[in-house]
Amino acid sequence: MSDFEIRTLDAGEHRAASNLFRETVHFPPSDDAEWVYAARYYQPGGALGAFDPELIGTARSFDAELTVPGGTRLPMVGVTSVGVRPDRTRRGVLRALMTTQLEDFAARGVVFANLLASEAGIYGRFGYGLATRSRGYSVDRHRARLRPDAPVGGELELLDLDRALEVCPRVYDGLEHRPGMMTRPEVLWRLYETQLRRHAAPVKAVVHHGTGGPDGFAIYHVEGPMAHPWTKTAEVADLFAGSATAFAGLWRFLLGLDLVDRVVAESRPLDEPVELLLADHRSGNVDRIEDEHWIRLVDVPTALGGRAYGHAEPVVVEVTDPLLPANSGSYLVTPNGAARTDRPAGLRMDVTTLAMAYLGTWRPSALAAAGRIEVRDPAAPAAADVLFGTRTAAWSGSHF
Ligand SMILES: CC(=O)SCCNC(=O)CCNC(=O)[C@H](O)C(C)(C)COP(=O)(O)OP(=O)(O)OC[C@H]1O[C@@H](n2cnc3c(N)ncnc32)[C@H](O)[C@@H]1OP(=O)(O)O
Repeated sequence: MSDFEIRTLDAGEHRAASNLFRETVHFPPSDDAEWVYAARYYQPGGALGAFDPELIGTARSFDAELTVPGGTRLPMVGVTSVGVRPDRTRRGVLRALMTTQLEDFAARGVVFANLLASEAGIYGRFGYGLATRSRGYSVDRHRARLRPDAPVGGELELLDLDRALEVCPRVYDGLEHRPGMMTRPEVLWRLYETQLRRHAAPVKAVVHHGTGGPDGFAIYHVEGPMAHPWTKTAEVADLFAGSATAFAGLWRFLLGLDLVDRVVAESRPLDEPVELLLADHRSGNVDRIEDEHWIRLVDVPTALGGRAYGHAEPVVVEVTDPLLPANSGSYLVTPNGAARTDRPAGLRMDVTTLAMAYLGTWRPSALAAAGRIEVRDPAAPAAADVLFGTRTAAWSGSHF
């Protein structure tokens, strides 16, 4: 390791850290107008810097809660804005930042760390496993018609961006969260505000009001020329629905926007049934399937003990975690919960692989077939598939 020091940044250093991170991902620095919003995206005390003595690397985190299978919300941190100056890479700066973060998270009682990875090869070595996936979906608006039996009801209200930033966070907080969804702290909404204000086209929100009050919203903007041939695309930045009526109502609204050819919704849940609403399901298309959140089980006993499980024979899972060795050991996973055990293991895996199975995204039998889980008991993979399986696909929908 070279000579450098890692320490927490004070607020006066956040802009330099932001500029450094943006340089590492080949973005220009924020201008003064954008920094007014972007500065508020830094949680006080949540940014680290590496110095040699200049600032050469940075990583940031903010506090939130993650919904696990069964609906419990447990403490998590979102890890973001990780970058090392291009002339100081591959000398251990990221490793030092990651290690410092993880030790701090463990000491603070954080259960999960989540991130979105710029490259798939970076974070597995630090115990982060790909735990949610998403799909990009688009609909040809001219061809699309909702089926006559698509749910109808409620009222829609159109908001401009300022009002949306007041209303949508409250609606989001009131919705039931599927596994993988996180609470959205103020700092995260500030990030979205920064991103949404960059669009030249007006950003709008439509809120669905059901019988019990607001139960869904979509935030969107329409991009395309203001002249012939008016080829315009509605890009959906956010869409959450707490009922079938809200879901159908929001899509009915989007597909009814005049002068729009395509409605594009990126990073949607894999099991979101948009095509089932359409009379001709080929008017919609899955454009891509992508990585979404990588999660790190910082506190394995609390994470395993905090989620619900399916009904199958119990399985003993042995976990190895070289970076946070307190997590290493065997856990008895049953339909009623999970706890440490000294019984012999049926499955052995590292903490990265456990993260991939934890929210139900990857079946243990598939991970075993790929060589990522060592099988000691031949009956264990099938039982673990049921224990770790979830009714809905894990998905976050919150990106940072
Ligand atoms: C959550 C987010 O913010 S995602 C954004 C991440 N940032 C970027 O992609 C910006 C551009 N890249 C960078 O800034 C840097 O190259 C980083 C942050 C990815 C890596 O920083 P470095 O200081 O070079 O990493 P460091 O030297 O500590 O390497 C640690 C390990 O990761 C490996 N590694 C580093 N970068 C990569 C990579 N891009 N792909 C695969 N492996 C990598 C190293 O080989 C090393 O492996 P080892 O432990 O087996 O020896």
